[in-house]
Amino acid sequence: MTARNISRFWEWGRKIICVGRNYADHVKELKNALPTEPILFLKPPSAYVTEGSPILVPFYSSNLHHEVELGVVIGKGGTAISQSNAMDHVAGYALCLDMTARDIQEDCKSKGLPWTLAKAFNTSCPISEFIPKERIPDPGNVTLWLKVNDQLRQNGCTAQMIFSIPFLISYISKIITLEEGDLILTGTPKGVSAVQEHDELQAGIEDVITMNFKVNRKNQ
Ligand SMILES: O=C([O-])CC(=O)C(=O)O
Ligand SMILES: [Mg+2]
Repeated sequence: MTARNISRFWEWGRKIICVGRNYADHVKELKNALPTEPILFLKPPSAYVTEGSPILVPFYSSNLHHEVELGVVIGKGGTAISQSNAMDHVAGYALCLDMTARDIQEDCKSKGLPWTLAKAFNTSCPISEFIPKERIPDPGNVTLWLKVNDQLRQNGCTAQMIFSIPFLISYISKIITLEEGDLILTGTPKGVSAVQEHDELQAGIEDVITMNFKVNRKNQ
């Protein structure tokens, strides 16, 4: 058997751990309270979709939102990783979308129910190709952007994160052991908005990477 290649980490069936409300401007636009600790939720590996395949609107939602996020790919697993060692556990990055059925999420929030239907459906995690660590020397200070049909909707810098990447790796690994191939979505800046069938999404990280996805409505 040949060694697995981290550049296809999404095929490994590992965890996708998402951080919510990590940018104050996005917390404000959705009228949420600023968190005092990271807010975590999960997506299953079946949520992954790569370029060339469409994002599918879940049949039960009529308000699917894009959230552009920096994804951190774990290269070396660990439990209770210290903040000072955290970056040694990173293999690289991926540009990610945390696709969110906002109508369902609002309903779940009002009923005190978990966000699974809003966040974890098939194709809820579009990702770019793997970005080796060296290509983003300072992940705490890069600009992420997203356009819908050529219109700029999101443009935010990771320097605005409330909880830094080393803090998140340390915090998460005390609760959930991190493994090689896991992905951490670090939260979205402001500008989230609805997408429709046939929309074309383009997103990028400065001059490092861009990615393109089409939206299709899922058949019932
Ligand atoms: O659904 C939300 O607004 C929480 C979230 O994922 C984020 O802030 O990135
Ligand atoms: Mg998000």
